[in-house]
Amino acid sequence: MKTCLVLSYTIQFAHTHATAIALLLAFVAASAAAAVPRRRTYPPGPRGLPLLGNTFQLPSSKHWLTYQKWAMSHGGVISFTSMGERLVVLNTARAVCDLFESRGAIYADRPVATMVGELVGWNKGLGYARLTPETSNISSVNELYPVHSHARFRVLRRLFQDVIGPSACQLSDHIERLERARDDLLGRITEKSHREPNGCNFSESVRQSTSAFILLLTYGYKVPQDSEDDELVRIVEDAMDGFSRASEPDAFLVDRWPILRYAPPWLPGTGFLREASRMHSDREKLYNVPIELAVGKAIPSMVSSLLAAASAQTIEQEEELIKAVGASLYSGSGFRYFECTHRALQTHSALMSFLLAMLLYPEVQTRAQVQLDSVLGSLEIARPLSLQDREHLPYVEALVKEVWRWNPSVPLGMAHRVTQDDIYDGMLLEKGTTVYANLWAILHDENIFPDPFSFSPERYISADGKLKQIDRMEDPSLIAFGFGRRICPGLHLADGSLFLYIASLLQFFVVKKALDEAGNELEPDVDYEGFISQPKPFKCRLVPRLRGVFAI
Ligand code: HEM
Repeated sequence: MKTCLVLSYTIQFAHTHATAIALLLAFVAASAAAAVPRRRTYPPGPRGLPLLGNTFQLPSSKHWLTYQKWAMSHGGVISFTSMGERLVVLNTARAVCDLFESRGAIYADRPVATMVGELVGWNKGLGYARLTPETSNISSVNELYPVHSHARFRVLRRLFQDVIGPSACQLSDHIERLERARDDLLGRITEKSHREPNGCNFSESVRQSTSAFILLLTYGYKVPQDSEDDELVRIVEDAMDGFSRASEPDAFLVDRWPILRYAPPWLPGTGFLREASRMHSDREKLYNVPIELAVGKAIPSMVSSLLAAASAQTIEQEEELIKAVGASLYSGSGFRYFECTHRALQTHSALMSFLLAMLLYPEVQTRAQVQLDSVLGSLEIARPLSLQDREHLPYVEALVKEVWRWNPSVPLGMAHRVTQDDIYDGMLLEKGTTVYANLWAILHDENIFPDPFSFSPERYISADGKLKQIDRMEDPSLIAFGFGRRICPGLHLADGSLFLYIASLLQFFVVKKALDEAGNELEPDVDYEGFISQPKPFKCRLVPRLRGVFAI
């Protein structure tokens, strides 16, 4: 309408007939162009098959390597289709910052996860929390927090911030718990080394220790020696088993065709409904039972401090949220006390990568130990390390950054969902599209990290031995935890604990290759597996640097 008015106005005032005709033709051409639906310019990607798209070009594991290869031919932002669904992968720090950080609101949602989120009920917690538009003005804790609401998401993030945000991680209670967890790890490792002096796989000791720490942190609960029969460990294990199994990509058809959730249970092929109901009740148990254990406990915990801060009028609503935060701490950190085939743990994976790196780069280990001894004293008179020493140990700090970079535990982050059509560099990211940040590709970008496959803490150290000033897009101890509004809320906890574990292990042990029966050193297998990427099982020795001293 507006265009027509402008046109008639222009014709009236055109000086010549010819000009009017030219303008008319231009208008007709422009209208015709507008009438033809414009081709949508999705981000580029590999050419797929008609109807099937790229489904059969996708690898069965280590997807991040394939995405990085495609990005080399098509550019940093790529798209492709899998089983009819369009996916977008961001392979550069610039693109992830531009979208997840600068346009955060559009990228803060998670895709629907029918099995794990809707049926098993993990969407009550943080990781799978959806963000549909707010329907009511929920602004105070006097209101209920429906599962699908911005308000619930915001409150959960705030509670996480209260218990494991940067300030909470500086508190003496928190540091004490971390140091206790460190001592527990060193104790388990010492014991295992005594039993198998020629070398062993330390994965179990690391897994149990890091998981026991999460129980201590959340409920103030100390795992007893005989953990096999422990009721709480069992409850958490069962719930986490369901969580891991239900979140496996493509394990359940209902994730592909959500309509199946309404199928009658007698229909063949609907066994997943029974599975979902069992997992649901395991999750409910995890929500309800441990909170009762934490109440009135002498050891302060995350749950007890949140309960103490809740006001009497709102305790019912807040208790529900506190249960969700407790359970999300497990799912987020990946609690697994017993052997698990479904899923690895992030901190566990980072520690195993560290041990592997020390086997392959002994000179890095020696340099870190020289710095530790110079700050803490030589071993005969050394004191145990504390987190306050961190700022005096730039090389160890750089080593931790390199562990985050070399084998990031969550190489593709978690899926984000676009909440409205968005144009980026002329490319359309359509509402509803699932977007991943390829953190692995960013951390192996040779323009930022030259020679990216070498393990080299030196890349963060300046000529005077201090840490270089680096910005957010070059800092693996930030990049490895994702970007934007869904950035990992466990970042400060994970980074602090990894520092303490690594520095303390180096203070008291030398990591050496395992020996065969003839006393020859065995080369470790250097490979990774899993969506939470961890090194394939390998053996090593942790040899005390001075007899007796490591028993702190
Ligand atoms: C090695 C350690 C860890 C790494 C590398 C890691 C990494 C990540 C990444 C990449 C994400 C996805 C961010 C995104 O969507 O863009 C994430 C989410 C999350 N992480 Fe971690 N994480 C670690 C440890 C932890 C710990 C110790 C906790 C809790 C105690 C935790 C709790 C969570 C939660 C709750 C989310 C979901 C946040 C949300 O959806 O808003 N993580 N983490």
